[in-house]
Amino acid sequence: MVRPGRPRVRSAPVSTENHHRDAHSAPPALTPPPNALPPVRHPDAPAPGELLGSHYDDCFGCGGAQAHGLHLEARAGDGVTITAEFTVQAAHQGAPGLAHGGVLATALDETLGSLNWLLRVIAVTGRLETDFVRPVPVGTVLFLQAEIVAVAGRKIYSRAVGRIGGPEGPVAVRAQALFIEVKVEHFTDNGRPEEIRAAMADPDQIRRARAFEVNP
Ligand SMILES: CCCCCCCC(=O)SCCNC(=O)CCNC(=O)[C@H](O)C(C)(C)COP(=O)(O)OP(=O)(O)OC[C@H]1O[C@@H](n2cnc3c(N)ncnc32)[C@H](O)[C@@H]1OP(=O)(O)O
Repeated sequence: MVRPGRPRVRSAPVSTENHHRDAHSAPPALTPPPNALPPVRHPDAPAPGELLGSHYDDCFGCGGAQAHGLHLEARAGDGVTITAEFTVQAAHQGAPGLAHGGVLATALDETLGSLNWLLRVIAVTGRLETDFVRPVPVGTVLFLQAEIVAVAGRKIYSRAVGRIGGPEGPVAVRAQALFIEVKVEHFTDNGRPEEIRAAMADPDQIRRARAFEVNP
């Protein structure tokens, strides 16, 4: 039945331009400029294989205090790379029994964000482009791998994939991102005062610094 007063919309032809992009080509905003440099691992970065641990207990991506958070565990890799694991819980569903795409994008964002700790640079996500390649059922472990591709001034170019069925399994999601270096004032000037005050009052110096991902 057609409801009265409800216009019937015909869909316009959709450009297929992006559909055939291969995994390693990036759209213009995510392509490092010619003056970009390879990333440099900070000498005090966690050793390859070391768990990074949560940077902030209330972080939805990695914090232990978020009951329905992702509790993502990231580990430093060689060079400027990270591996991470996240188990999809019932609270993360979009369709019955399947992970919500936004939650998967969050897992990619968190993993990519962790990379900046290896540079010891504070940075926030400016742009995140995600390809959803395969559905991810509840109960699945998503095995993530991320790397920084290049750095140009404050701009950090990175990419990540998430595999299912094992660390070498088929790719379910992938992303390309641009993180922008910021000063700690980005958080202290913009965050809600209650949480900023609580984070700044933490007597543990390392935890206080890592809440804002600042060099301790
Ligand atoms: C372990 C930690 C895990 C954490 C994982 C989670 C990470 C996150 O989700 S962070 C939260 C989400 N992100 C945010 O809230 C950021 C909100 N955005 C902002 O605050 C600002 O737009 C910000 C800081 C990104 C950029 O603003 P500003 O500092 O004024 O920089 P601006 O001068 O506009 O841009 C700097 C450069 O980046 C480029 N740029 C900025 N945003 C974008 C974008 N979205 N796309 C492409 N390029 C961009 C600009 O073109 C500019 O390039 P150039 O230097 O070549 O001219």
